[in-house]
Amino acid sequence: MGERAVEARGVSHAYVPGRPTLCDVSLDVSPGELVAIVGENGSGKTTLARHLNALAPLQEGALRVAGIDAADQSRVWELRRACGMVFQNPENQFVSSVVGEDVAFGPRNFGADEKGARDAALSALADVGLAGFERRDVHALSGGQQQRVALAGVLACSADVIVLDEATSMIDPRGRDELVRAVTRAREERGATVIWITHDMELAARADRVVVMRDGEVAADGAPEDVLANETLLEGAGLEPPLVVRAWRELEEAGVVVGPAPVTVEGLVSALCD
Ligand SMILES: Nc1ncnc2c1ncn2[C@@H]1O[C@H](COP(=O)(O)OP(=O)(O)OP(=O)(O)O)[C@@H](O)[C@H]1O
Repeated sequence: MGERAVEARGVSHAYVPGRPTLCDVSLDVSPGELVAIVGENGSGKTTLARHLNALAPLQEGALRVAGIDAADQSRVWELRRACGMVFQNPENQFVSSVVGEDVAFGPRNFGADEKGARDAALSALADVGLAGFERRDVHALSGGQQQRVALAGVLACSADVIVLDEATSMIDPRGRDELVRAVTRAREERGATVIWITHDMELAARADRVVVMRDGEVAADGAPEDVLANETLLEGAGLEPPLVVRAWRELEEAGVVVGPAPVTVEGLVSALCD
């Protein structure tokens, strides 16, 4: 994919006329990038995500995802294959109550034969740490396991762009690590682009870029070290900096450290030890 994975220009949207939920959003994401989108409740993150695979119709502006014009009705299914979503409540996403069937649905729907769809499903389930779960009832799984099944469904379709919307909200630390690993593998092995909508600032700190949404607008878009160490910006958007930044400020006040705040534990260790 030579062109940008996501190219949004002046996207605006209102569920209720006169009450905009997205205002003039412009965003570029390069193939293979991991972009975290943060913002307080109601800032428009999910609405933006829903535009990326045409779940929300484009009202104003221009949007291309994986080279496909999101306004082109004739390419909606192509777009949904290219851009897969994992939502906060994946239960609503499942088409079959049997895990393996659900994960195989996408590839089968997009033209794979029985064996191809089954192999893709088994491989994707292994990728998310759910090997052996293919006969399980999806509704009998925990919320975190369900999110991983939903991710497997996206991986099985070889989506170019993976959008996770609060997908770690119901996951325990081990499940979260498995999700992060599966997403990392998809990036490394297939060059997948990942857009991760999250309230987890520690997760955002590990992204290539962080986009801050505020009242439907992009309030900031930059490297994690620039965005997440800017307390004024974050406070204005109703957010708190990562714990590492808060710890750094305390150390700064105590005269122990000077210089720009690191945003990850690894950054903190190297700032203290190097
Ligand atoms: N289907 C809908 N009809 C009307 N208003 C909606 C609808 N969906 C969302 N909204 C409103 O649009 C605004 C943005 O919502 P959105 O879900 O995009 O925010 P968000 O940043 O994802 O929030 P959260 O962090 O709570 O998931 C909110 O004010 C919300 O109430």
